[in-house]
Amino acid sequence: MHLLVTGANGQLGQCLADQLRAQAIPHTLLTRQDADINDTVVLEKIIANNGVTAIINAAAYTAVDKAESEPELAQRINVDGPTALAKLSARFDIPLLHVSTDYVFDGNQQTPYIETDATGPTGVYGQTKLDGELAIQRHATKYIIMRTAWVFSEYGNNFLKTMLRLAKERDVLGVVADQVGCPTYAGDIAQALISVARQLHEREKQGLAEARYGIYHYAGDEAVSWHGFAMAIFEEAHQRGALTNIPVVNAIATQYYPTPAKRPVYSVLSTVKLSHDYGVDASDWRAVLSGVLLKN
Ligand SMILES: NC(=O)C1=CN([C@@H]2O[C@H](COP(=O)(O)OP(=O)(O)OC[C@H]3O[C@@H](n4cnc5c(N)ncnc54)[C@H](OP(=O)(O)O)[C@@H]3O)[C@@H](O)[C@H]2O)C=CC1
Ligand SMILES: Cc1cn([C@H]2C[C@H](O)[C@@H](COP(=O)(O)OP(=O)(O)O[C@H]3O[C@@H](C)C(=O)[C@@H](O)[C@H]3O)O2)c(=O)[nH]c1=O
Repeated sequence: MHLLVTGANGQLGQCLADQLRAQAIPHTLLTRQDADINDTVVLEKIIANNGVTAIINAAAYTAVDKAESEPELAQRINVDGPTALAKLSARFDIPLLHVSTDYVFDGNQQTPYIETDATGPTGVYGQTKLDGELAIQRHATKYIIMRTAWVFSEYGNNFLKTMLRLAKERDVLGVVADQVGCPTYAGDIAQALISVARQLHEREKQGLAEARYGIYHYAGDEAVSWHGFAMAIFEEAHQRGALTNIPVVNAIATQYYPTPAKRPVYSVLSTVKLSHDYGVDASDWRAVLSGVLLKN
């Protein structure tokens, strides 16, 4: 097995790199500087020269609000890039493991979303991620589209880091309490992707033609509002001595925190299918919080 990871400088990419090294799995890491995911010619050479057996695409345009004013760039990275990778996956007959988002849903449901539920993105980011999913389904046959949500880690930019920064700058914060989802640790997503890649590889070697490809949901095991997530972060940070004073965190309605992009009100993902097909359990995000805070 030799895994090619794109987006290696992102928060998921760095967690993948850590775990591939720790598990001594042969791999090639590509940052945007190494190779743009749209650069088919360069990627073709890398795949052939390294004997790549699967691609994990952790590259993406993830600036939800900025996407509203940069739709072309978001389209290039979230749709054209995955299209190019899907075509390479088909040409080399190797699986493509791609990561997508809970923001493909409109949020009008009141029970956890399963993989076959109707999509309906509320903003440009979600729309481009959905279009990327559709392009992969059109151009590749051996694909895993892993939708995840509310990703946090010790790396990059994420809600946890924003909250810790704001807590140092202000005594009072307002955080929306009427948007509900599942925080997910990027290290757990990395582990889930590697486990799926490994199982696909084994099944392929054994000639099991019905390898389980398709869309899968992977997210945290407990749903909360952004306000609830902020409180969990502050309480854990305070307990670990990483934060002296917990700010006052007012629970506010979405209308009092206006943003360029509309976000789904409810985007809880059911992880039952992944657990059934691959034996991968949901991310126990509360359990890993303290470890992540200690690395900050
Ligand atoms: N963050 C979240 O809360 C969530 C993320 N997801 C999905 O998970 C995946 C990983 O997200 P995350 O790790 O947070 O994302 P990041 O924004 O942290 O990382 C994305 C990486 O992609 C790289 N990249 C951007 N454009 C290109 C390109 N054209 N060619 C090659 N590389 C490129 C970026 O490079 P550079 O560093 O140079 O900018 C960056 O390192 C994405 O598919 C995202 O949509 C899903 C749900 C929630
Ligand atoms: C900073 C801040 C945000 N908020 C709100 C705004 C928004 O509704 C919510 C989350 O804010 P953020 O902008 O940090 O998170 P956002 O960029 O919307 O996070 C999303 O990123 C993409 C990539 C995904 O795929 C999603 O799953 C999700 O994780 O919290 C407050 O209410 N108060 C605050 O002080």
